[in-house]
Amino acid sequence: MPEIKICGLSTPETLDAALAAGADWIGLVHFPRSPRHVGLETARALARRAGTRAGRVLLLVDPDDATLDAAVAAADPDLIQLHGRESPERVAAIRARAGRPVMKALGVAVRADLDGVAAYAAVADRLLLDAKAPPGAALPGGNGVAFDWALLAGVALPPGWMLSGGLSPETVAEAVARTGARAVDVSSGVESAPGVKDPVRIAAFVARLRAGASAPLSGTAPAV
Ligand SMILES: O=C(O)c1ccccc1NCC(=O)[C@H](O)[C@H](O)COP(=O)(O)O
Repeated sequence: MPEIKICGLSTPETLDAALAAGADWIGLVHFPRSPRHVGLETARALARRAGTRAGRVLLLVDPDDATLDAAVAAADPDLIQLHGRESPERVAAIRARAGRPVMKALGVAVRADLDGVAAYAAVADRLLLDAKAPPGAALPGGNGVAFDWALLAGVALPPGWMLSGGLSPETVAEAVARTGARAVDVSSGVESAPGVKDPVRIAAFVARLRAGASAPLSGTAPAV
């Protein structure tokens, strides 16, 4: 059964909904331009509320060291998601400075976008394959758009890679079946409006996977 991450939680009620549904990971976005942004005190409170009931993911975008230090101290994350233009060297430096595992997001629109997989896999604990932000988008992620899953055909992906980008209760089972993903991440697809999580859709998303989506055991995506 795939691991499930619900990203962009910003209220106690929707955090509780994700935990009650059985999410494996909860994501807190610390990026002021985002409608899902949580400040340091909210991040601290939500992280404490989650406790050990799910892994706590702190999402940052090209953080400087001061932002990294403050956000890590507040959110006490189990995993730091880097969703900007961080180079492999910067990913390694952030991982060393924070002393926490790191998941690097890679935006995918064309096959060449996967050329960086090996370099990032060498320095990050996990990779997140997300849709590349559309031209002119205000945010580098959380845009609710999918990429062409067929681009993953035959690509050697490291164990623990996670699929995201436009997933929803309606599409996630097909996405898992077609890509072999053993971990998935969703934000927009479980919202009623940008930044407004919907407990019913969160429950539906988790239930759709728990109902029987299957995935192969290999870390390499199958032909799709
Ligand atoms: O959610 C945001 O507002 C956000 C802002 C800046 C960088 C990343 C952001 N979100 C990332 C995610 O929520 C997910 O990891 C991923 O992009 C999937 O999002 P969605 O397509 O909305 O399900």
